[in-house]
Formats: sequence, C-alpha cells, structure tokens
Amino acid sequence: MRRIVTMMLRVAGPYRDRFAASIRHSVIGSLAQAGAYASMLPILHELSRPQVEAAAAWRWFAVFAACYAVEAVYRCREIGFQYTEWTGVIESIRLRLGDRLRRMPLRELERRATGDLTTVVGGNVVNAALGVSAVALVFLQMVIVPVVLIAVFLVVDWRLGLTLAVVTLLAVPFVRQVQRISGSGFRRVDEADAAAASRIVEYVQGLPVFKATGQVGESSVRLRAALQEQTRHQAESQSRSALPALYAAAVVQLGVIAVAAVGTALVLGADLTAPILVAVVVGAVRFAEPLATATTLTAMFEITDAAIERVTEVLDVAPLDADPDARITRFDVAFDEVAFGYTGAPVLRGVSFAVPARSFTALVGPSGSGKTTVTRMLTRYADPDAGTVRIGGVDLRTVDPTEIYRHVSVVFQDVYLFGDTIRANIAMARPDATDAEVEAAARAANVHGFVERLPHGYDTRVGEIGGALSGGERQRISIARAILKDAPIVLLDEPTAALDAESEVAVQQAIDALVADRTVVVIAHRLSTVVGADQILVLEGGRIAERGRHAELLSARGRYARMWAAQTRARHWRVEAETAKVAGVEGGQ
Ligand SMILES: Nc1ncnc2c1ncn2[C@@H]1O[C@H](COP(=O)(O)OP(=O)(O)OP(=O)(O)O)[C@@H](O)[C@H]1O
Repeated sequence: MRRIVTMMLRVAGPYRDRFAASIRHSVIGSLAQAGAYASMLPILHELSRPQVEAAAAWRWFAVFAACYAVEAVYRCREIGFQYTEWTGVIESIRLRLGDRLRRMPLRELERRATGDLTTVVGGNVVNAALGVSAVALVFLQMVIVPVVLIAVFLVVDWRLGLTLAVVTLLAVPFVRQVQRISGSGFRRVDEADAAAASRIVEYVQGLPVFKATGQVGESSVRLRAALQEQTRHQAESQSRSALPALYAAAVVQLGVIAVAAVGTALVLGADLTAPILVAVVVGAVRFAEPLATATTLTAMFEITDAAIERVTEVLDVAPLDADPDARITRFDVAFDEVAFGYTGAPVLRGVSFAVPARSFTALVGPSGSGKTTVTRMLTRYADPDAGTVRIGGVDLRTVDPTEIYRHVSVVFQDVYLFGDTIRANIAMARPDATDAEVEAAARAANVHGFVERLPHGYDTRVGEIGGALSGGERQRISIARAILKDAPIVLLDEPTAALDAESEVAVQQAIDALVADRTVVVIAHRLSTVVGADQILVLEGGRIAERGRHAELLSARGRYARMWAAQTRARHWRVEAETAKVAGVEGGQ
C-alpha cells in the first residue's frame, strides 16, 4: 500500500501536493464519518435510559452534527480533486512521458515496440491517473471506516468488537487472493494489450507491403491471434478472481449475521439495550457493504498498480549522461578505435578515421558491414563500448544529443512526412523560418516545381495527396528540411539508389545543394557518386578494410577495385539491355 502511494505521488508530478492533500482530506473525511456513527451510540444510550438526560443527549448530538459537517467539507475537497484535477493529471503524465521519450537514448527507443509505447502513453496513463485521483482514496476509506468501527464495537462490548474483528480477519485471505490473482492477471492483460497494439500498428503500417506481397491473409492471422490472446487473458483474469471474490463477500455477509446474533444474545442477557443493538446492526451492514465491494476495488487497484508500474518504467529510463555546458564549436569528426555492438557481438571493431571540416567522406562496403552504425554513433544513438567519437575535438559522451542535433543534419532513405502541410514539413527543421526561407530551401532542393503544381501549393496537406508523392519527391522534401536547417555537418544515406533516372538527377542536384561547403559523411551504395570524395572508407565486417581516394583505391586493386569493376559491369549490362530493347522496338516498327 505504502509502495503504491509512493509511486502515485511520484506519478502525480506537479499535482503531488494536491494529491497528498486529497489523501489527507480522505483520511479526515473517513475519520469524521466513523466519528459521526460512533457518536450515535451514546445518543441512543442516553435516549433509552429511564431518566433521559436531555443536555447530555444534545451534547452528543452536537458531536454527531460536527462530525458530519467535517465529513461533508472534507469529502467535497477530496471529490473536488477527483473532478477538477483528473484531466490535469493525465496531461501532466503525458507531457512528462513525451519529455522522457524525447530525451530517451535512440537505442532504448528503438528497443521498445511502437504498440508498447502507445499503450503506455494511452491507456496506462489514464489508468494511472484513475488511481491517483480516485482508487487510492476509496481504498483508504474502506480501510479506515472498518478499523474505527471495530474500535467502537470494542468500546460498546468487547464481544461485539471481537466478532467483527474475527469476521474481518476471515475475509482478508480471500481479498488477498483476489488481489494476487487479479494482480498477475492484469499484468498479463496489460502485456497482451501492448502486444495487440503493436500488431495493429504493424498491420496498418504494413498493409501496402502485405498487399503487394500477397500476405494480407497471413498478417491478419497474426493480428487475429494477438487479439484472441488479449481476449483470452481478459476473460481468464476475470473468471479466476470471481470465486474468491464471492467467498470474500459471503464471509462478510455471514459476519453481519454473527454480529446480530452476538448482539441479540447480549440484549437477552441484559448486557446491551435494544436501540444499541439496532445501531450495531446498522453499523455492521454499513461496514459489510464496502467490504463486499472491496474485492472489485482491489481489482481496480491492481489495474492502477500495473499501469503505474509501466508508466514509471518509462519515466525511469535515464537519459544519456552529458555535461550541460559541453558545446560543439568546430565541425571536424574523428573516430578513435571505436568498438560497438548492439547485443554483445561487436558490429564495429577498432574503427579509426578523421573527417576534416568541410570535407566529403564516403562509407562503402557490403550490406551489414556497419556503415549505418558508424553514422548512428555520430548522433549518439548509443555510446561506444570502447574508443571515442569526437566532433570538433569534443568527446560525444559528454554532449547532450540535442546539442549534437543542432549541428548535424541527417537524411535517411526512409522519409517520414507528418500529416501537416508541405510548408510545415519543411519548416520542422527550423520552426522560426520565414516563408521566404522555406521557399528558398525548397527551390534549392528541387521541391518548388512540383509543389507549385499541388492544389494549395505549400499549404497542401500531405494527407490530402496521400501516396501521390513519389519516392524522389519525398526525398527532396527531406533534403529541403536539411538545407533549411543549415547544419554544418551532414549525414546522408545515399537516397538515389532506388530512384528512376529522372528523379535521380533531381535528387542528386538537391544533394549537391545540401552538401556544398559542409562536413559530409555519405553512405554510398553506388560508387559512381563517390568518385570525387576526399576520402573513401571501405568497411568490411565492422573494420575499415581500405581507405583513400578513388584513384588510389583503384590502383591498390583490392576490395574497392573489385566492387568498382562489378558495378561498372552491371552498368554496362544495363546500358546494353536498354540499347537492345530500343533496337527491338525500332526493328519491330
Ligand atoms: N538495431 C539493431 N539491433 C541489433 N543489430 C543491429 C541493429 N542495427 C543493425 N544491426 C546489425 O549490425 C550490423 C551492421 O548493420 P548496419 O546497418 O550498420 O550495416 P550497413 O553496412 O549499414 O548495412 P546496409 O548497407 O544493408 O544498410 C548488421 O549485422 C545488422 O544486422
């Protein structure tokens, strides 16, 4: 209980003090409620005496009224928190999660499935807030009222108090069992929810690919399996806790009968008056009601507990260490004996190279040789296992990723466009940019021409045109972003490989505009684009196998020369095939 309240106080964030106050109000309200009930007994006692002492009865009535007034005031304050702060608590948790996700190491972010995070930020936050604003308070009330009632019964007659205490103790194991079963059940339900959410995201995002590859049936089988698993866990969790919940309720109801029986025996033995017996039975029934529903609330409490755990797990992911004052002021890049592995097995091994400011370095090598990983280390995707990555002489281990991203533009092969206007999509690199600056960047990236042909020009929403943007156009929008950002270092995963000849020329012109006069590291898939590079690094199995300029590497007759020869042959075949096709068409005419 204390653990959960502590976690709730943490999750409540800026609402912490108000939450703590509402718990205090709940405790005071519950004590006052119990006090009001307890003060009824002396009133009845006075009224049932042969010689009624009116003054004493009124005194107790004053106590009774005061207790009720206090309860009303504090319940209002407690309920006020639930009604007015509920949405605020949700907003505050989501904002803090957003901030954490923004500062979360990219590697950690990538490790978590999208559906998992969607469940945390969506449903888990609501359930956590539910706990913060309501469940804990109701639970407190359910604990305080019975305890006070047992104490009052003990004062009236120890046998009544003992009966109530025994009944409570008998019900406890069943309540605990419900708590345990529903606790583990809800965790499984939560995991199944997250898995189903991931499958839904995967299904929707992958639909075009599934359709193209004729896999729609198989992917929907996977989705259906995840949804069935979710339903199974939900049904299981409810049915397994139903029986102990019924037992707990039955024990409590039997308890009321037991109290009434002991009370009747006491009245018959002249140890208790009939009006007090009535009050005791009313009290026992009042006590039984919340305890019988306690099991349901216990289950709700477990949902809250599981949700809070998942939310705090994300809030607890530590951002990468950094010196807040570390600044990058020069834009040369250096790798010094860098080793790195994603899951233990090394992907980069002793990689060392230097990229002078405003020079052009190309990374080439077979698929899986570590090219992308090298560029990731430059944006502090993760820290190296050994060795050092420096920009402008500063060890990136000390630099906040936000500071790195201020100076580095990254252009990936996969371009993500937000459901906003073309203008907003370009300007996201620099939200304060003027329309003229956005347009200038768009012109430089060869975007202006096709944007002018769109129905609302730069104000056309990406959603309106849907898939109408070609791969090359999307690429050029992402290059326009980078041009607008105007960062001195550019990391480029060569995007022209998959484009047709016309798009390729347009994108290549955009790239030329982007890389001019900057420190550039390019992952090159086609060697023809790196002939003019200041330095070519040939990666193989996570090591630099060769390095030099194009001509030097050709004359070395090593790995690069073989790759060059293979690509040149392939180009010739393509040209010959094209020529044969054209000749065939002409011959047929
Ligand atoms: N997030 C990841 N988790 C685990 N392993 C990874 C991850 N990303 C890459 N790898 C592995 O690291 C190795 C190097 O991958 P990397 O993407 O750097 O190669 P690459 O040379 O860029 O390949 P390609 O040209 O195909 O993009 C590969 O074996 C890859 O499977």
